[in-house]
Amino acid sequence: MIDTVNASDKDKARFLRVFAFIGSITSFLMAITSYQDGYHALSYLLIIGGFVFASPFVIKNRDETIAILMLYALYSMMCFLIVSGGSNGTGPLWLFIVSPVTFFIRGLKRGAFDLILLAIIISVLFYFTDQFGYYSYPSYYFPTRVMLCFSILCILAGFYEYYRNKYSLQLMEQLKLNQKLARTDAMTELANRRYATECLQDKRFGEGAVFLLMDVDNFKQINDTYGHQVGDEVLIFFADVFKNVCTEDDIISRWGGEEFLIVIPTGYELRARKVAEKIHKKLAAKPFTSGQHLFHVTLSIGLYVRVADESMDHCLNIADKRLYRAKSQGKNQTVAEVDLAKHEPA
Ligand SMILES: Nc1nc2c(ncn2[C@@H]2O[C@H](COP(=O)(O)OP(=O)(O)OP(=O)(O)O)[C@@H](O)[C@H]2O)c(=O)[nH]1
Repeated sequence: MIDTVNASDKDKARFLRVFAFIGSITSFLMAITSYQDGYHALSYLLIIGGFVFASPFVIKNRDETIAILMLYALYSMMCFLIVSGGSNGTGPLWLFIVSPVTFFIRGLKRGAFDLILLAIIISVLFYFTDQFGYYSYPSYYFPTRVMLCFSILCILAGFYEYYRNKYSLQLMEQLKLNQKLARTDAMTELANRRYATECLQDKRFGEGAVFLLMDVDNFKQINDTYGHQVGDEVLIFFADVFKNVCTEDDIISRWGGEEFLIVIPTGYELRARKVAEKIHKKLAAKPFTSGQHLFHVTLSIGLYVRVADESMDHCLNIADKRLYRAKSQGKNQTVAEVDLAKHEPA
C-alpha cells in the first residue's frame, strides 16, 4: 500500500546538495584569494576540497558515502588550516561550521564520536604547530579560546541534535498514527472507503482487476435478535475471515455499513474466484460465537472483472447489480456472470 510518511532521506539529499554547493563555491573562491595572497599549498588543497564538495552533482545514488567523504574532506581541511593558520591566521575560525554539519550527516552518536576524535587531533595540532613553529598564533590564548568555543558549540549542537531527533521521531510516530486512523475503519481495522478508493488509483488495479462487492445477509435480523453490540462483533468476524483468505496485495475494505469491498489486482482472476468460494466455505464451516451465542452468518457477493480502462464507478455499479442478483437469487452466493436479460456488459 502507498506510504507517504518517510521523506527524511530526501531532506538529507537536499541538505547534502546545499552543503556541496556552498562548500565547493567557498573552497574555489578561497583558493583564488589564498593563491593571490601567496598561500599556494593552501590554495591547492582548497581546489581539491572544492572538487570533493562538488562530487554530489556528478556522482548519483551514493549520497551516504559521498556525505561521509565530504565530512572527512572538511576535517582534513580543518587540520591543514590549524597547522598553516590559513589566510592571515583566520583558518581555525572555520572550525565552527564543523559540529552542525557533523551531527546532520553522522547522527548523534557517531557524530559525537567523530567530533571528540577531531577535537583531540586539533588540540594536538595546535600544540605541535606552536612547538615546531609551522604557524605562530599571537598567543596561546587564541588556540585555547578557539578550542573552548568549539567544545561549547559541539555540546550545544549535540543537544540540538538530540532534541531534534527525539521530537522528529515523536512527530513521525504521530503522523503514522494519524495516517493509520485516517485510512482505517476503527471497528474492523480494514481500509476505509476513502483509502480503498485512493489505493484503487494504483495501476495494479487496472484492466483485469477483480471487484468483489459483499453484503452481509440478514444483518438487520442479527441486530434485532442479538443487539447492535453482537452485530458489530459479527462485522469484525467477517473482517477476520477476509484477512484470512486474502493476501497483502489485495485491497480489503469496509465499504460502508454491512458492505465490504475486496479488490484483487490484475492477473489474479482465478484466485479472485477462489477467494469468493473460500469465503463462503469458511463461513459455512466456522460459526460465529460471542458469549453463549453461536450461529452461522453468510454474505452475498457481486464479482466483476474490470475491462480495459472502465471507470471505478462503472465497475462498482456492475458489481452492485450482481450483488443484488445474488441477494434476489437466495443470498449466500456469488454472482459473477453477465445478466444477459439486462444487457449487462461482460
Ligand atoms: N451493528 C451494526 N449494524 C449496522 C452497522 N452499519 C449498518 N448496520 C445495520 O445493518 C442493517 C442493514 O439492514 P438491511 O439493509 O435491511 O439489510 P439486511 O438485513 O442485511 O438484509 P439483506 O441485505 O437483504 O440480507 C441495518 O439494520 C443497519 O442498522 C454497524 O456498523 N453496526
